[in-house]
Amino acid sequence: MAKISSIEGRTLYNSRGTKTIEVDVESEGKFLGRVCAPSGASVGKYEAVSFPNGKPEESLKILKENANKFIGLESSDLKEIHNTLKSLDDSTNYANIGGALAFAVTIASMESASKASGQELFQILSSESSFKFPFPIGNILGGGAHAGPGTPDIQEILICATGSKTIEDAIETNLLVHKELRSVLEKEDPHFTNGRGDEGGWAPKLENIKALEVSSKACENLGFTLGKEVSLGVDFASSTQWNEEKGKYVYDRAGFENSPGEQIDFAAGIIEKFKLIYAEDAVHEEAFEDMAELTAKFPDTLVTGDDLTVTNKDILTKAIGLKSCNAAILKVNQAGSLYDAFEFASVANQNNVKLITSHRSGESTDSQISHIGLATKSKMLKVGVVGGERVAKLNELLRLSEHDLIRGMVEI
Ligand SMILES: O=C(O)[C@@H](CO)OP(=O)(O)O
Ligand SMILES: [Mg+2]
Repeated sequence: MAKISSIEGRTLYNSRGTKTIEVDVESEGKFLGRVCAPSGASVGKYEAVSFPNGKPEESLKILKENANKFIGLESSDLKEIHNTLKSLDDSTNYANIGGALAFAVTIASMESASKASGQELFQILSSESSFKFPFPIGNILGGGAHAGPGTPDIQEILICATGSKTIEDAIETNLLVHKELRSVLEKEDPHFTNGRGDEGGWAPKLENIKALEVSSKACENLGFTLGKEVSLGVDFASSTQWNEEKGKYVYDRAGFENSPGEQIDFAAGIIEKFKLIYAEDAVHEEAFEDMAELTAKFPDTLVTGDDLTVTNKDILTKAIGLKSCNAAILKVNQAGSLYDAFEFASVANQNNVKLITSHRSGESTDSQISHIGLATKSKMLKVGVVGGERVAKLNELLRLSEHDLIRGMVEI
């Protein structure tokens, strides 16, 4: 057991060059936990607010003024640290102190506690004594809010080496497909500049279906069969297309509009044609019944809520009641504190909703989410394929593969 001896923060930048905060929590004057808060570009309506009035400095001011409330607490006592944060913020969405502060303080405290105890972070986040690796899933092609004009409207085409037996092979296979896709794109378009989106996926000027076709071509060129060695996933991020006034999904770049019914057919067509293992936010964030249709239709695909469920246990409970999804994204900063995110994870795990622990498009080079994915028994870890801030999470998994307590891959 170690007590928090100091807590302080600073502003710095995420991978998109946007200002964010980093928090240092020290226990016993020497065990440092250091965490930088990420941020999203496609943000769910019901996510925690990142910073009060959008200002990282305001979160830091609050931390400075209240640092003494944390000093002396056990750094491993997640609940007490969470309660202390909540005592500073009576809103439901961290509007007063900022979800980024709750994120950074709780995870940094646990990291400090893990160092004090001489254990890995994933161990002190879980009461289990054996662990399996989640499958890494990552962006090979980007569009939507993560890439520029002319790219697909859908936000992410993802690769997951579902046939891999080891974490090393799973990571390497994803990298191979990412690389091969570059060659396919260069052949397809001699003017392709090798530009990439926010999460490291290639950002070519292609419409949605063509983008999926070239992605599956890359897999085939490597001798892989979709649904066997590798599988594709899509984050439709459909709230980006949803136009409330029109009551339609507007695909600006491809130049068409879908009614809610047409959107279900559009997504179903893609899931079938490309044998998707993973389909995220195929309809907008409030279309719980439409998601339920897809969930009923595709029991073998992870029909996943992200903007739909926003790592909020009450919203997840609603989604479970309506059978809206069989999988859900866990992004700690959508919830706010790590304690909130773990409450969400236990509702998911108790109700057979498969968890996918995920990065944000604006990331840091931290790698604690690799541990959080293990501790929450996530089926997948959505952290990208390339880019320093993405590879940091994958490299942490490779380091962890040396650990005795982690054996093999989860069953999806
Ligand atoms: O929509 C998403 O799933 C995420 C991460 O891929 O993007 P953002 O962080 O921009 O919300
Ligand atoms: Mg998403």
